[in-house]
Amino acid sequence: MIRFENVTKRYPSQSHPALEEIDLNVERGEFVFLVGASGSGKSTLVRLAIREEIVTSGRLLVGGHDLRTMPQRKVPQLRRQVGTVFQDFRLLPNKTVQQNVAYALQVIGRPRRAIRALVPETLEMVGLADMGQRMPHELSGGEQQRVAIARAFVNRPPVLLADEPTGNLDPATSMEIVKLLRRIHDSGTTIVMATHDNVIVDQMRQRVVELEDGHIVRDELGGSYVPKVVDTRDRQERDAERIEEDPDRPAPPEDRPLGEVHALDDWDDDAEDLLR
Ligand SMILES: Nc1ncnc2c1ncn2[C@@H]1O[C@H](COP(=O)(O)OP(=O)(O)OP(=O)(O)O)[C@@H](O)[C@H]1O
Repeated sequence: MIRFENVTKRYPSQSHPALEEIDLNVERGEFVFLVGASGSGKSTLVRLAIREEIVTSGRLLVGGHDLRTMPQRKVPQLRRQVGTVFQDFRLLPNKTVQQNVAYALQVIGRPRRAIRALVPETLEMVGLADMGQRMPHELSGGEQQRVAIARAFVNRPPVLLADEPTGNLDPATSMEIVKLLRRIHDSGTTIVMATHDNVIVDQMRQRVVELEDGHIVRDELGGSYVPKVVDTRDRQERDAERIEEDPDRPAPPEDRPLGEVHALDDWDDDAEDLLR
């Protein structure tokens, strides 16, 4: 569905590439979280996939179409297939909820009859059936994001890309938004979501692709926000290394379970004090 083959993206003003030699294949029907520190390249990856930016080298295929060679006149067709949701909602402020959602269909020339059916159906799906006549400024952040999701999904695109869709929302509202995305995913839509929200990633247990300085450093099915460190060495070996690193550091009183995050590094001196 989305395939990056050895893709590098270099912005003209930057000495380092924003993405370098990326190989990534997102299959139809997957739900993928993109995680990584600020500046690691998540938004760039999303922007490349909707041809807001063009790859510098390598090949990027979306729905079988090569975005590097795609003529500009074909880009609107691509964007019909790929719905997008952003952190800042991007609603049209002078249009009602209903008009915002309908507009997405009008610009692609859908007939009025289809618009009249799809808009209320989609607003109902996102839980805003009663709010069609409101203006965006009369809605909470979570409601605005629901409108943005309705607008992105009203055309039933096979792919939805969400770039930090919960970045401006409180934790409870964020979880509601992700539940909504999961319902959309359950209907067969492929979803790629860039996020900094560790709680959401840890709860959802989907594929996690982690970027660091423009490289993929982790691609894990059923992953969590931070990688699990599976330490296969025995206790003696681990202690020997720790003592070598810092001979004055006291040994931990008990063994630590394998698979714990930062299993070797999270020993802290305050905890030691408490145990005395
Ligand atoms: N339009 C641009 N022109 C020049 N450099 C850019 C542009 N957009 C992003 N960059 C640079 O590319 C790198 C990757 O940025 P990107 O926005 O993709 O990261 P990100 O992981 O999405 O960050 P955040 O989590 O803060 O949104 C950064 O070094 C950034 O400064």
